[in-house]
Amino acid sequence: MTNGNGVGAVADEVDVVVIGMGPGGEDVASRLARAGLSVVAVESRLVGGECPYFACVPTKMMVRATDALAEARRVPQLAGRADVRAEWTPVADRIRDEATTDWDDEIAAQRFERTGGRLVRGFGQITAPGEVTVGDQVFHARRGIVLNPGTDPVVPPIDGLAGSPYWTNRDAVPAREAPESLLVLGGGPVGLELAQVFARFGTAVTVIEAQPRLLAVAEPEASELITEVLRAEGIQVRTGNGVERVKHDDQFEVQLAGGEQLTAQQLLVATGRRTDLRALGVGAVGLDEQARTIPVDERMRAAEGVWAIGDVTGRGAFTHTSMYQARIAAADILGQDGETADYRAMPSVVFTDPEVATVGLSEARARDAGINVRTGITRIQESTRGFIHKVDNAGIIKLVADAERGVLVGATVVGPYGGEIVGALAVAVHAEVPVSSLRRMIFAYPTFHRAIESALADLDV
Ligand SMILES: Cc1cc2nc3c(=O)[nH]c(=O)nc-3n(C[C@H](O)[C@H](O)[C@H](O)COP(=O)(O)OP(=O)(O)OC[C@H]3O[C@@H](n4cnc5c(N)ncnc54)[C@H](O)[C@@H]3O)c2cc1C
Ligand SMILES: NC(=O)c1ccc[n+]([C@@H]2O[C@H](COP(=O)([O-])OP(=O)(O)OC[C@H]3O[C@@H](n4cnc5c(N)ncnc54)[C@H](O)[C@@H]3O)[C@@H](O)[C@H]2O)c1
Repeated sequence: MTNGNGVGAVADEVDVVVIGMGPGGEDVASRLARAGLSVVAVESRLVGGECPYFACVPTKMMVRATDALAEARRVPQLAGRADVRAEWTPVADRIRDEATTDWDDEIAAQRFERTGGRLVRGFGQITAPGEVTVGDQVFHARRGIVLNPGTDPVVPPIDGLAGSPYWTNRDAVPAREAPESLLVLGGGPVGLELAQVFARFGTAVTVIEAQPRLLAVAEPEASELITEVLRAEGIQVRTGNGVERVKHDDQFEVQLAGGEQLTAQQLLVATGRRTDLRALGVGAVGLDEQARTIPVDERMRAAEGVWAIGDVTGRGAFTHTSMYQARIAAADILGQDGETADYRAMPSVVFTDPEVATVGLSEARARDAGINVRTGITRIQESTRGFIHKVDNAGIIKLVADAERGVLVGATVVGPYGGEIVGALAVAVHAEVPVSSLRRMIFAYPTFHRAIESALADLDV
């Protein structure tokens, strides 16, 4: 038998091949295997994907450590004295031992294999409709192929950057020491979370963002607030600035477009993510290899016999998106009359301190969608709980409503526990709870989420 690459090999007949074992890939492969299908899951790096080894879990362990430091440093303003000396080693040890078991995926691999699925290590490529090739092995998928390839860090084509020993998240997470100084290229979620983490461990940090503001897709009020907080902590911020040139001898030298020169021991590239669709072979099933994402319908179907889930679908590069889509794709493959995707109440949390949490549409995106928009905003520090909290109580709650339908279509919470507070608003957006009904709710006193009541009062709906 010859596969689409012209390589002679005997093909294995299976029901489903899953390419990429990120959070969604592992979930869909396990669901299908448990349902009795013969499933081959192909993984070229680590079973579990980016999230447990280089992203969500270890970076939130870093954040947990920095939150402890930050709270201890607030003691003098609230409760006496605390002598705090930050040490990176416990954080690095915890990430190595507890989060990643030294970047070993054996536990995850066994967890999957216990479902009855077969794990194949290597890089999977679609070589013909219904056919996946991994090295010299060929698989024919009777029911379909699921793509969950995730993303790799984008390294911009800046003169001098390629070949220099820059970091991406995959280098920052395993770091055994916090650098003395760090230039962070990109003021998105990756850049800001790691900028604040290292700054709180004593690293001199500068964030360079090409767009006019940090977290460029967030509400402008949220960008402004987080920029103020980071600056107050001593983090340098340069916005609206491209990088012309990078040089590395014993340290990094970065030349900004405006002429400013910055130096640091280390440089972190956090300028977005991409997937190499050509290497994945999507052209073999009629998909655009040059595209940034794989468009899918509401059941995650990308082409005849092909489903795609996770970051590659471009519907929110979050673990919760990947796992949500996995459930829907699995039901569709199993022929169950399952749910269809509904992203109206997609939440996200940037785990800076204060957290920047959002659900649904921003004001700008709601206007672009032609919605008759009303907004309401309140400041957390003006709430009773903000007053009690006193130190580092900066925050906002901003609501975006559809005036015609009288419901919220989006919300942003910046503040302590912002990611938890936004949960209440996610329910409101998801269930389309009328604003009039939200106004009749009882909000516990004196919680942070009680400030939602003030934001509702500011809303002209
Ligand atoms: C620093 C950082 C922090 C983050 N923090 C959060 C957070 O707090 N919360 C959150 O929700 N999200 C967070 N994210 C995003 C989150 O990591 C991703 O959305 C999540 O991992 C889901 O990705 P995925 O399922 O698309 O695939 P991934 O997790 O990227 O996994 C894809 C897998 O496919 C494999 N693969 C790719 N191509 C092939 C191939 N051809 N053959 C075989 N295997 C292949 C890869 O090796 C990889 O293991 C963070 C991201 C970063 C970078
Ligand atoms: N807590 C979370 O949920 C979390 C945390 C981290 C990452 N993520 C996910 O991972 C994805 C990737 O995050 P990210 O921060 O790498 O990407 P991003 O695309 O969100 O942000 C990258 C930023 O870099 C800027 N940039 C691009 N090129 C630049 C250049 N040459 N110089 C200066 N700035 C430049 C962009 O303008 C942008 O603001 C996000 O979309 C997010 O969904 C989620």
